[in-house]
Amino acid sequence: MTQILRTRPTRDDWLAHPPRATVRPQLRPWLLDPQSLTARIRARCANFEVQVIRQAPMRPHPDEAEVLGLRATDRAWLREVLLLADGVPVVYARSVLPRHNLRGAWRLFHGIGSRPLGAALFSDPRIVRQPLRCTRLDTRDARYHRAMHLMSGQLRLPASLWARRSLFRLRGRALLVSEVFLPTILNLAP
Ligand SMILES: C=C(O[C@@H]1C=C(C(=O)O)C=C[C@H]1O)C(=O)O
Repeated sequence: MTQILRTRPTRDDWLAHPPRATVRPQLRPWLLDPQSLTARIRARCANFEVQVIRQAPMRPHPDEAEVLGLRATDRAWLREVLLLADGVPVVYARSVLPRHNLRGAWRLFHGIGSRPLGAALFSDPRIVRQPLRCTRLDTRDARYHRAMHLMSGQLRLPASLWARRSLFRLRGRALLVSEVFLPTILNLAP
């Protein structure tokens, strides 16, 4: 019998609060801080960089499509980046924008280049961040494998990585930003 692997995580695996038992105390502030992650990292290193891995129309992961109200076959604009603190990758981030939202002020998404998306998101008072959710990604999730691929030869990853995500809304149009914390984030002050 073909075992159908459940796509991990589903919407209900993204938690409002990281469980105390399984999240290292030093990681909790990173998972919970509702302010800009860019600003938080910048305050803890001398040189912050955004390394753009990919920015292209792609089919989102099923749980991303679900939270964006997209059909499984819909394509959206995907931006994948690594956030580097003093040259060391500390976060793998994915931002997904439904193509029909790529109008009006979300046009910023197109031309942002290697400038941090967060700088634009947190400077526009019209953009509202919805509550953060977090989950633990493991080998059952493609995003874990993507992070492993991006870090291959640079960094050995643990069996699971904590990630957080939230929607940013502008005039009702949503952008989904997900941030996967690499173990190197713990080298920065909490
Ligand atoms: C949402 C933010 O933007 C950060 C920068 C990103 C980018 O440049 O693509 C993506 C995710 C974030 O970690 C933030 O700074 O909080």
